Amino acid sequence: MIRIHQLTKTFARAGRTTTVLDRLDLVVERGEIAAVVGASGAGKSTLAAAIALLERPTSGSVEVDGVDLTRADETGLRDARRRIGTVFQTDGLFSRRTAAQNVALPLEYLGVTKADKERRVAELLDRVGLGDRAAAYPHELSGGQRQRVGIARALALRPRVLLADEATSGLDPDSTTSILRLLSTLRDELDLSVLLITHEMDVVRQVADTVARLEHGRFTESGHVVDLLQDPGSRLGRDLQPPRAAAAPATGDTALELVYASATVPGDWPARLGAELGAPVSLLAATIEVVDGTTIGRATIGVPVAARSRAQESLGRLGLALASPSPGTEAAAQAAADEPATPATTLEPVA
Ligand SMILES: Nc1ncnc2c1ncn2[C@@H]1O[C@H](COP(=O)(O)OP(=O)(O)OP(=O)(O)O)[C@@H](O)[C@H]1O
Repeated sequence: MIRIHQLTKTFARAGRTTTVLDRLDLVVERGEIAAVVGASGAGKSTLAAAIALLERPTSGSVEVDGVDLTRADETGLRDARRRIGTVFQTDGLFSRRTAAQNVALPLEYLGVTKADKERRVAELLDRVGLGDRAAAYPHELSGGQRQRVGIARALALRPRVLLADEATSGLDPDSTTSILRLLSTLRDELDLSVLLITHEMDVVRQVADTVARLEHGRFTESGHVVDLLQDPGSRLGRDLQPPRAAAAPATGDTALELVYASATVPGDWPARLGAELGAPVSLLAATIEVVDGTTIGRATIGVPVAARSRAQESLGRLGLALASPSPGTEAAAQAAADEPATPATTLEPVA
């Protein structure tokens, strides 16, 4: 388990102190994949560096299985670092070393015997699916394969925590999916705590159990990914969804943005909603997918303006809820145009 407690990092520049990480608290349980998301400049790299003990925090602690790594002195730092395996965006492999030699590097620092080293390297490369590429040099491997070598190297010293900082940025979608599957398998097999630092919301939906949003050095929203996706009032839940442009509602219709607020939304809900309202319901946009075994969805529908006030109750019965429309979407513009006295963002979610 990794526990970050009141982690703070300030930088002094030109006589001014800037607080980049501001009293952050985060717990990643064993066997959990947690993600930290944030816009550029939010402090993600600084957080990764503080957790990987590459930067000393100004205050606060980073504990792995109850041991505060930030209290290690210079000599204890190498031992402390062993508890956290790190994978960064740039794979950081040595170009003149083969995959096997790269994975062996941390073991060489540790001075393990040649036989033990060879056995462990073979086992690690097998684990990441590269048992047959041990002799390949980095330039002979794809980006995804190089990241796999990086992951194998990160696991060499049997860390309890794996920190992946933008580890899939720059990879194509297939390689990203396969790296995420690998991380998920490693989490299961090795009971690791995995912390993903990323700006890719797809990555979070695909693999993370929990997510926290870092903004200006503070965590502003956090929770279980599925809970956030089902929460019609959650800004992070909305941002985790793929962006989609809705078709314009027909004349006389109003656009409503809906969230699957429960796991039991019937597949034929548009027809059922239409029957309940006694009015046609047109689907203007929808994304429906399964996240962690739960069907998650967001949709924009068009209903006659006269049916709008009746819709909320029917939606609730179907396990759906009205969401705050994303600013700038056609749905938002339409909703604002329909009801100028009631800003769309104040729509009450159905309990
Ligand atoms: N060594 C430093 N000295 C002064 N300021 C720094 C230092 N390192 C980072 N910062 C500042 O801290 C803030 C957060 O930077 P950081 O690189 O952690 O953000 P980020 O979320 O990783 O952004 P990106 O996604 O663009 O990499 C920025 O305003 C940056 O200028």
